[in-house]
Amino acid sequence: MERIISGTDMKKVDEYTINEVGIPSLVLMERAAKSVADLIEETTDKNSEVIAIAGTGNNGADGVAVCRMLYIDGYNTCIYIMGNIDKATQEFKTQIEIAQKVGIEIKDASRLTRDEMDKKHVIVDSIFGVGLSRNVDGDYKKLIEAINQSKAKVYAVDIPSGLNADTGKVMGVAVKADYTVCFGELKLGAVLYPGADYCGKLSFDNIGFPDVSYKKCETVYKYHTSDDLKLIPKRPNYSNKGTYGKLLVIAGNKDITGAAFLCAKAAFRTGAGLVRIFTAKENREVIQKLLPEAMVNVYDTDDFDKKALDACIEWANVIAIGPGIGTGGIQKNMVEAVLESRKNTVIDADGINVISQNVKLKKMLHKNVILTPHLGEMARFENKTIDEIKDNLVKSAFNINYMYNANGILKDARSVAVTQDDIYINMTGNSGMATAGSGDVLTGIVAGLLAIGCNVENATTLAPYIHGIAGDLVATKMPKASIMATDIIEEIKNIMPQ
Ligand SMILES: NC(=O)C1=CN([C@@H]2O[C@H](COP(=O)(O)OP(=O)(O)OC[C@H]3O[C@@H](n4cnc5c(N)ncnc54)[C@H](O)[C@@H]3O)[C@@H](O)[C@H]2O)[C@@H](O)CC1
Ligand SMILES: Nc1ncnc2c1ncn2[C@@H]1O[C@H](COP(=O)(O)OP(=O)(O)O)[C@@H](O)[C@H]1O
Ligand SMILES: [K+]
Repeated sequence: MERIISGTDMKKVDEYTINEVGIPSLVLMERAAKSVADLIEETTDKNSEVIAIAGTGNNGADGVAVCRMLYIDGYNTCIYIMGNIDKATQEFKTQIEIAQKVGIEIKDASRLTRDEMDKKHVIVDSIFGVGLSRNVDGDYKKLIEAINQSKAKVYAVDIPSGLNADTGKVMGVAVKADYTVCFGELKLGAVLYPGADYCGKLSFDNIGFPDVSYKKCETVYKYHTSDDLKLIPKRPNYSNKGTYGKLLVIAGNKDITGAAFLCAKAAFRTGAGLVRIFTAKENREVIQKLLPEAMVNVYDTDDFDKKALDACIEWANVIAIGPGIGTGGIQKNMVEAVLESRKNTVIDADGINVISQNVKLKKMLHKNVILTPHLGEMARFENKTIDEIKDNLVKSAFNINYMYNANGILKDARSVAVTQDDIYINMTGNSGMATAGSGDVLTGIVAGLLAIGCNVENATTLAPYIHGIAGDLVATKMPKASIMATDIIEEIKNIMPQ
């Protein structure tokens, strides 16, 4: 697990470290600059001409220090200052004095032309960091546009200039970097879209902030790394299929067959011991052919037998409900019966749509429920527009827990998983996963994790991580355009622990 911090919180970490812990600002800066200088040395040859384009805040001070380090190591460097040096931070003035004494040429960035930039190989973007406080316009805007048109390789210091470090929004215009090194932790604004698209290869360097400095943060976001796969429960030798859960998948209706199959198969590949599918009678034959491992119970849409459903719910210890079920009266009764059971439950797609239309069902949500809406479903659930959800991705996901005491995975290019303890941002996956049925596979993974004994919190945060790695593994074998949901399922077996 690693942390992700908003720009606003990172400023608090900075302040606490400098003022309370007592690590001097220039010491942190030296390490920050060193990590960018090292990256440039690793990824360019020594004949490269490097320029730092520096604002007059501490981000600019970092950039000046990067240039000085490269100069000392034999690079041909030059510093271009953007802004009024009289209003510069003390650290910036200090870094400029040092650079001057070392012998580096210092120029005015407002005169820097595209032609001149093209002659350079590397641009160190240090115009704005987490201190960006308003939209970028005027000469700053022109400068950033010129950087984006130039042929030079761009290294962003802390965050590409112009990105909102809290939200990932582009504040008018933003630098398109080839590399970004965040200081402390990954910045939320570098991880969320559209910001993520501006960062190029993204990395972070702690630069010496102690853990104690993070206690002032309002929210510490997290993301999973491969180490966290150890949270998946081990399979004891002395076990049988009952040990790995009795999963009831309520999916599909008389017009939709695939959803139940995809969800159930993904759950099997994740390790579920027993899977029973409850679906419309029209689906029985095809599901039995596609997935003979699953048990199948069916209902008649025109003559719904609630007792059969109740028996299935009684049998199960984990339930996944929603993919392709439809949103009529029968479906409302199904969701209600499932919620009444208070068992570990994943609710997706139409299951969420049914709840969105029904205040009583919303009130029945509980702490063992994991909702997995995509943006459209979340918009209906919160009675907002998709744009409103997109603009407040993290907050919308957070509301699933805050308002309804449930867990949630708000699915997007960066899915946000929320439990009562944590907010995880998923860093795996790719655009090839934007394909029909991909969400049904995720539902199956969540349910499978619950079935094998993951607690609700770990299932909520690990499922999008595993789903994304599966998608990334598929992408190593075929173009993203060709990826189908069934391909994603087949990679789950390459991720699960032996
Ligand atoms: N000692 C520290 O405090 C450390 C700071 N660090 C660096 O410092 C950065 C933060 O420094 P600052 O807080 O000085 O802020 P920045 O350097 O990010 O930017 C602030 C400056 O930009 C101006 N500004 C903001 N929005 C503008 C706009 N739209 N148009 C024109 N000017 C605008 C402000 O008036 C101010 O002069 C971090 O991102 C990081 O790179 C790191 O070196 C780590 C240690
Ligand atoms: N650009 C992307 N990058 C990473 N993951 C993506 C991207 N687009 C979609 N996904 C993932 O694919 C899944 C799509 O789910 P969903 O929209 O419910 O599909 P469906 O309803 O067709 O099953 C989600 O888990 C989402 O996070
Ligand atoms: K920057």
